Amino acid sequence: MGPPTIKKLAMIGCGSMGGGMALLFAENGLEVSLQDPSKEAMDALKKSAEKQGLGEKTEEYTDYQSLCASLDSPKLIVFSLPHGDVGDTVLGGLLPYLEKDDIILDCGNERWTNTERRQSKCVTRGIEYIGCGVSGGYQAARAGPSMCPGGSDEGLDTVLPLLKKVAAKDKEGKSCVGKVGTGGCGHYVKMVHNGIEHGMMSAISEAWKILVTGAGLPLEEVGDIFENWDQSGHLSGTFLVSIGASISRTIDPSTGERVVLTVEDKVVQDITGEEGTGIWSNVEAIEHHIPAPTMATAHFLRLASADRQQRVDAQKAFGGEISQQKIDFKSSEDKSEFVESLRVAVFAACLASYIQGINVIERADKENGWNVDFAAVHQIWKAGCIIQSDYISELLSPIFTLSLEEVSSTSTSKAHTRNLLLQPHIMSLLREAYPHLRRIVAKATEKDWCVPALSATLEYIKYQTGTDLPTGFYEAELDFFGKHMFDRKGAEGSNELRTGAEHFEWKPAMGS
Ligand SMILES: NC(=O)C1=CN([C@@H]2O[C@H](COP(=O)(O)OP(=O)(O)OC[C@H]3O[C@@H](n4cnc5c(N)ncnc54)[C@H](OP(=O)(O)O)[C@@H]3O)[C@@H](O)[C@H]2O)C=CC1
Ligand SMILES: O=C(CO)[C@H](O)[C@H](O)COP(=O)(O)O
Repeated sequence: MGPPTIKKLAMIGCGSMGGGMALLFAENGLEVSLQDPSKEAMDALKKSAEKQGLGEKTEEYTDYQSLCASLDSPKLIVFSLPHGDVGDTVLGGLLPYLEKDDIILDCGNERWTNTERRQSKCVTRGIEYIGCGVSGGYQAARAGPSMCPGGSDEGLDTVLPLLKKVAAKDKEGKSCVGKVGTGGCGHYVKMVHNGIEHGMMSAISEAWKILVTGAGLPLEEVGDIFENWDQSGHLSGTFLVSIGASISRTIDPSTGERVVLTVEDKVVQDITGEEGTGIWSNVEAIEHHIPAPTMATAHFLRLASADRQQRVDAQKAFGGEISQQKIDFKSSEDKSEFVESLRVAVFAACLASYIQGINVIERADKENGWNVDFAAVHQIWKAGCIIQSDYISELLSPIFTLSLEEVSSTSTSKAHTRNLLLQPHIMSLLREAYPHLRRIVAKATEKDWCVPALSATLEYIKYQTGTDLPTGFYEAELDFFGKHMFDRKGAEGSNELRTGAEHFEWKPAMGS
């Protein structure tokens, strides 16, 4: 007997994402029971459902007992809730009405450790708890998002036919969903997706600012540049670039203003706690000893940006603003070459964000034993999600879809790894991009433009491929004051990740 067919489900949390997904499920023939304490969210959803002819397929329930009673067995209950305690409270309220084989599909950006804690709680009752990261924003929630589920095989087998039906489709019509692996890895991979997203978004925003304010190009022209970047070459099919073109061009019909020029320069959601994925993905990178400077620097820019008043006060204390100077072009060729370098530099930062994020997933997978299916992740990131990039997806294809044995036969190190830093076809692109990135960072530095993700990527490439780093002197200082040991240059085993074999008595310890 195959997995049961799901004909009804409940959506708990009917805001931007949950509301859109509720309508998507209803449109796909399901009866959807709704619950959300926000009258505003519920009224808006009911109105949209009526307008779209889905009123009959959706019904609001205000208590868990009647909500659960409205479903068939096994019950499928979808969460689209803020992360943290809310999910625990809702799960606690539902548990008395849940039975063996019922499924919770948590589609929020939940922290993977919370997911695994809830999985342990549910498993004792035979209830499946699937952590399913969802990407693409509220438009995709309604039209078909990219979906990243992780959990037990039984639970995944039951929900997958439904998810395949509603998820985003790639150019070949294949659904952007798959069984990612066990435990909390669905939420983990989605969390890292957001870390990558932050690195990419920072680099793209830095480039946008240079074009608009630095070079003083009209927004219409910047929209055209972004559209060109999205159409072919290294940034082709990059969602964040394509929306950058629309954002540059959009005019508010009621005021005639370019909307983007009215937007204050602060990103607050890490600090207000609305979202946690940026914080967690960087913490994970550090805890797993993965250098992820493009992701991390993007995060620090967001953190610094959030408290605008502090920046205003710091500027006063600093003695005034650092005056960013105009970038002038000597000729139209000079301008075209600069814009081309900027395009390649942004690509390098996007690719570096992917490298860093994938390295975090690979390391965490090994440590947690989730058995992440990288081919599924590749498919999930193909369309519908925010980090979607056709060009990068092609580059990842052999690394994600081959077995580790096959990957090792193509990588320089012959190691069984998906570490993109060891893949010649990836690294040769970073090598080609390097002079462009250096040109942009040098120009931005000379003119005082703010390029944290781009410059962090430049340094990343330097230190990840360097074999004569300043850390020789660093290591000497450590040994001088702390007797932390070092390896002698060229000594046997000195390339190994191990505590150094030698100490030099730089200054003997003596009483005063
Ligand atoms: N927005 C986006 O682009 C994306 C968001 N996500 C994730 O999806 C989840 C939902 O996000 P989003 O839709 O944007 O957020 P919203 O705030 O729009 O929706 C969340 C809804 O959950 C409701 N809620 C709070 N507590 C409960 C409860 N106990 N029972 C039922 N409903 C409750 C909220 O009501 P109230 O307002 O009254 O608290 C709100 O209406 C989050 O985890 C988010 O990180 C994932 C991908 C994209
Ligand atoms: O998950 C998402 C996209 O993938 C959501 O849009 C999320 O709200 C983005 O927030 P943050 O930038 O803080 O991760």
